[in-house]
Amino acid sequence: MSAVGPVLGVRDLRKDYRQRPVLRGVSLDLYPGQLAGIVGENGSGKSTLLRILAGDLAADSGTVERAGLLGCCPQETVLHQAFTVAQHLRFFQAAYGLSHLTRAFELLEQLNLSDYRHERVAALSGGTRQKLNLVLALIHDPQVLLLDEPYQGFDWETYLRFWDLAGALRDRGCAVLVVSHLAYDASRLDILYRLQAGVLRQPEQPEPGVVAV
Ligand SMILES: Nc1ncnc2c1ncn2[C@@H]1O[C@H](COP(=O)(O)OP(=O)(O)OP(=O)(O)O)[C@@H](O)[C@H]1O
Repeated sequence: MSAVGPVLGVRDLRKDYRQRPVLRGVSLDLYPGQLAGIVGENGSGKSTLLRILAGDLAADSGTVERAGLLGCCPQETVLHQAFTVAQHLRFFQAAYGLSHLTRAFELLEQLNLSDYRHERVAALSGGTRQKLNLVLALIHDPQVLLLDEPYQGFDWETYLRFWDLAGALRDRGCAVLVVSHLAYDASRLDILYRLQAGVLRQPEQPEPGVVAV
């Protein structure tokens, strides 16, 4: 696959909720410059897996090894209604210890968000909030990026922009993992997994085109 080692190495993750198994032995390697997807039905455990990978939730057993800066776009937006887009950027700039917001402004442009800089989140549409949620996961230029349903609420043009951005991040050497219950255009991905019955399965021969879940 790659001469470089994985930036995310996951071995035999298991997680039960009240004795009900959700993850039954998930293993995965993610490499720099790899764009990977995980699809699975509602309730199959995708968010549980992503939260464990992000260090937000403890697994019952198994290991997660990560190298490099992490960026994470959770399913629930991490926004405050009363703050503007620009205030969110400054808040995350301080949290990440960034000296400037050049990359953030570049991302706003790419997602057509620049005109909303001085709008409060309360006044933004759902899709626009999701764009901001995505930008906040990216402004510190992470090496590993975990995206949970990142394009929910996006219109078609923004959906396409999202995939352009994901491809550009891959080309910068970022390892990108996109999780969704929706069908994927599998041809955009380097690798596609299906989370089913608590384990990741790799389709034997990924077909180009849309893969239905
Ligand atoms: N805190 C919790 N306590 C108990 N059960 C939980 C908890 N969180 C999730 N579950 C259950 O674990 C299973 C997996 O949930 P999870 O949110 O990981 O699935 P998902 O694949 O992300 O679903 P969706 O596509 O609907 O977002 C579901 O049956 C859910 O009800």
